[in-house]
Order: sequence, then C-alpha cells, then structure tokens
Amino acid sequence: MSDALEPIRQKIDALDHDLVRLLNERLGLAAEIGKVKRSSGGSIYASEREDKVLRKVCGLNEGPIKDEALKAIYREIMSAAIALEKATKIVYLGPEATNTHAAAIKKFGASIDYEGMGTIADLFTAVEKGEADYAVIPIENSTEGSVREALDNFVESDLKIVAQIYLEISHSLISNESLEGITKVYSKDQALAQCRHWLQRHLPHAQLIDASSTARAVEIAANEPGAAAVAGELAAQHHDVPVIAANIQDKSDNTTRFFVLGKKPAGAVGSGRDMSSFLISLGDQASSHSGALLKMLMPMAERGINLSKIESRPSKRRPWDYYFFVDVSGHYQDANMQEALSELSAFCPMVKWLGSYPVVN
Ligand SMILES: O=C(O)C(=O)C[C@]1(C(=O)O)C=C[C@@H](O)C=C1
Repeated sequence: MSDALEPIRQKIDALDHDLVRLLNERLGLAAEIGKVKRSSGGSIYASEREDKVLRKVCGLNEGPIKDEALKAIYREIMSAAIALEKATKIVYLGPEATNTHAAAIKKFGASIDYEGMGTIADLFTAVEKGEADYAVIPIENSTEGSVREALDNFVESDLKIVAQIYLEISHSLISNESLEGITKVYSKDQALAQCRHWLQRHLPHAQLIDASSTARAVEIAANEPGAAAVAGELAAQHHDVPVIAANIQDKSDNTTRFFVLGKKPAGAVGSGRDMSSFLISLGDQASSHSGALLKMLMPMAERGINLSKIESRPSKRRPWDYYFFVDVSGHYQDANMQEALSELSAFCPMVKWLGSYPVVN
C-alpha cells in the first residue's frame, strides 16, 4: 500500500512547499499594508476588505474544497495578517468560553489576543481608552430580542460598529451530576429563557438561578453538589464538566447577533452589501405630533433604503421620551443615505451614525 501512497504524498509535499512560500509572501504584503496603516492611522481590521476577499476566493473556487472550509482557512490567514500588522487585542463579554468569546474567535481567528470583561459598559470603555482595539458585544437574540444594556451604551459613546457576527447558539445541560441528582440550574437569564420548555419537562422541580454569564454558571456547577449549568459546549470543555444533554434550546434556529466595535469606521463594500445603524431622537414631536414616527421613516423609505429593524428605548431624560435604534440597508457615505440624513436632521434633534458594516460574515 505504501508504494501506492508514496508518489501522491511526494506531490502533496511539493504543493505544501509552494503553499507555505505563497502564504508567507501574502503575509509579507500584509506587513507592508500594516506599515502604511500605522503611519496613516488607518484601521488594521478592515471588515469591508475581508468581505471582498472571502467573496473573491469563493468565486474562484471550483472544488472539491467547500466554500465553508475555504472561508475557515482564509479566516486564519487574515487573523495571522492582522496580528502581523499590529499586536491586536479584542475584548469580549467574558469570562472565557462565553458565546461572545466564541463569536469573537469566529470573526478574528486564533492569532489575536482576547480578553473577557465583566460588563458591556467595560467593553465600551476599554476601546474608548485605547486599552483594546476592538470589542465584541451581543446585540440581539432571535428568540429573546435585544440586549438592552448594549443599546443604551451607544447613547453616550462615539465608538463605531465595524462588523456584525451571527452565531447559532446551542445550549447544553452541563453538570457533574446525573439528571436525577440535579436540584439547581444556573445560567444567564436569556439562556434559561431560551431553554424554558426543556427545563420544565426534564427538571420540573429544579431551582433556576440567574448567573452573570453562561460561563460563570459552569464554574459554579463545577464546584457545587446538585448544581447544573446551561451553557455552550465551549464552556463545558473549558471547565472540564460533562455535557448531560446537548441542544436543549426550545428553538433550533436560535441565533445571536453580535457587533464588533472600534474607534474608526469601516469602509464600504458596495454592491448592496453594506448595512448601517443609527440612533434617532424625535424629541417632543413623538408624543405631540401625529404621524411623527412615520415622518421619521419616510426620508429613507422614499430613497429605497430598506429598514430592517427599529427598536425604541426610553431616553431616561423624561418619561415617555424615546430613542429609536434603526438598522438600514446601505453605507453612510452612499449619496441617497446622505440625502435622507440631511432631511432627517432638519426635524430630528438627534441623528447619530453608529456605524456601517458588511451585511453578513
Ligand atoms: O487589505 C487590508 O487592509 C489588510 O490589512 C490585509 C487583510 C488580508 O489579509 O487580506 C488583513 C486584515 C484586514 O482585516 C483585511 C485584509
């Protein structure tokens, strides 16, 4: 058998030789880009360029490698490029092994430095103060809705959304006990809510206890007799606690959307592949003028800018005064977007651009 393998392996060896040389040649060019960016103050991570690179290589692909595998390889190549251009630090909602950590790794790969932090406010502060280059925050879940703390932090901050990440969330029941021995289940409130029916059916008498994160819940379950945690498998592996039941979430298409925040805005991809987020306030008009909300949406709608999300949050300045968070199609620099924004600014006391970013990962 080895006789038959040998000549094929020799060809693989020759290709690996070329691949390593080509990879290093590519990284050498990234290092040159890094020099230019560092001297001009440009953003090291360029989500719009990564989107174009990934689409280009998938377009070139004639198989047998699957696009998903090719993208994973390129994720790591560009991760190494970022690290070479500048030592880059990403902060995420910690502790280690949370879903936000998993989302950050999915976007930035293995060559980057990561640090978990306790609150979403801490993440904003770390990037604002320059202690980290980018932050990854959870923004909304397909079953539980928006993460309010994330929205509220945008009001005061000048950070820009530079990318978004979608991660399919799968929860496991994690414990050193067998199912019969579990009397308490710890997790983050949203995760407990996402598994409500499964927990009612299989652990009707267990006490459900809120923890600061899913990863913290596993840490508690690792040490407390009778305790279990609801968390992702990354956390189970990280704390070396067995998975008792996998995929216990009530909805199979349970997805969380995350934002990547940085100091400098992302450029445009073009070809309808950009999205933008804004924070808009109508001031007193919202309660005193009929049709004010409709008027707020018209400048975009009339120009073919598609509204994909609108969410209101109390302004906390006066009762019944709201901020509106909107997600729309297109980039901030697009001519039709600029026209719509100048029309909006004429009657809205606040129209704040939160960032523009590629549509999907
Ligand atoms: O083109 C750039 O701006 C680069 O820095 C190079 C590169 C790449 O490796 O292709 C690396 C990191 C960026 O996020 C985007 C692309």
